[in-house]
Amino acid sequence: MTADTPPASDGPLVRELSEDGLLARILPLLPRGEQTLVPPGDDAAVVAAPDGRFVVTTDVLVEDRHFRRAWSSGQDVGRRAAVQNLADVAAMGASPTSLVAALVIPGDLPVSWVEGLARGLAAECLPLGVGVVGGDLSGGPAVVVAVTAHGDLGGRAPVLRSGARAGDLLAHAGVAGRSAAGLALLEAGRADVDPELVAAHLRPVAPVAAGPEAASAGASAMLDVSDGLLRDAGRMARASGVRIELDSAAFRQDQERLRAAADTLGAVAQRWVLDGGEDHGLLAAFPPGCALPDAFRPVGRVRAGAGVHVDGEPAPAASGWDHFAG
Ligand SMILES: Nc1ncnc2c1ncn2[C@@H]1O[C@H](COP(=O)(O)OP(=O)(O)OP(=O)(O)O)[C@@H](O)[C@H]1O
Ligand SMILES: Cc1ncc(C[n+]2csc(CCOP(=O)(O)O)c2C)c(N)n1
Ligand SMILES: [Mg+2]
Ligand SMILES: [Mg+2]
Ligand SMILES: [Mg+2]
Repeated sequence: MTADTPPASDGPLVRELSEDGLLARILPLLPRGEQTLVPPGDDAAVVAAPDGRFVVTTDVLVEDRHFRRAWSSGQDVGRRAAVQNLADVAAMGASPTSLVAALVIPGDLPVSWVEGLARGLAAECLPLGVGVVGGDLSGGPAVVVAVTAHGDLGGRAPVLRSGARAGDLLAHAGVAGRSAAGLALLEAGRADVDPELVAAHLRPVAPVAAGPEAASAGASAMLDVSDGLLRDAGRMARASGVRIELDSAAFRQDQERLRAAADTLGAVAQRWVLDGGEDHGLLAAFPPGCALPDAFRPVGRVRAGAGVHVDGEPAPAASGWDHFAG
């Protein structure tokens, strides 16, 4: 795949530059952002918060846990680090305004890989007017990318996980199962079978604009799907004190898209859809009478009770990703 560790002749290694030298390579690659009042270079950045509140969230990517350098280029990792944070801001119903990115990098990493990472952050942020306004640099034994993102609610109330109510419609925006399928292909050494699914794993596309649209449409609850549809739906059910009923037929097209990869690997496409994480789609509840924004399609219902049911049957409790539980 896209192993982009270039030969040494492609440029210096990180250990051959000073911190200031590395920053001088990265900072010009980063977008300033429309809300930025004081850009990187001081002790902290200053970002406008037009309605006096802001949303803040953080997520980390760890080499060999979230990505492999053999599979992901620096640019891929930068894009994923941005997207997983932008999706968390969107899941509150907010529009992202700025990121800061803290990097742990081994000294034998080519500088060009770090420049790729900065370009990846920029590729996701620039189109949204989001600035990358600071960060931190440290050496260490493996690459770690910790991004913190800020967002603006535009005067609307935040959309929490706890607001779903019996009678609400459940809807999803974005794709389901593609990242897990792409990862399985990479792990099996069969990226050739479906490069588009592999790309969906390496560079997930989150429906960031759909978050504020859902808030404007009156969504009662929302989260982004990072650890698997069932696991994350379970979080919404628990926080809201409701039962979530998913209709598997609503995901038939997502499942069909994975069929060839599943057949090749002897895997079950529906498990990728229900348990796979890292697609960063948005799962939201809408009270009766709300007009669904275009990005969303109905996938189930909110009922009185507890837990998650799929097609009327209770879903297994321990599906999806957990960093510590087996
Ligand atoms: N070390 C921590 N200190 C304080 N709060 C934390 C810490 N780790 C996580 N949290 C909080 O716990 C909640 C759940 O965290 P989590 O990382 O699972 O977020 P998520 O959006 O549900 O999932 P993901 O990280 O998979 O995108 C978030 O509100 C997060 O801010
Ligand atoms: C090399 C490699 N192995 C496994 C995975 C799968 N994976 C890792 S973390 C995670 C959940 C989201 O993480 P978080 O909760 O930290 O946001 C998933 C599905 C991967 N991406 N790369
Ligand atoms: Mg997190
Ligand atoms: Mg999230
Ligand atoms: Mg998680």
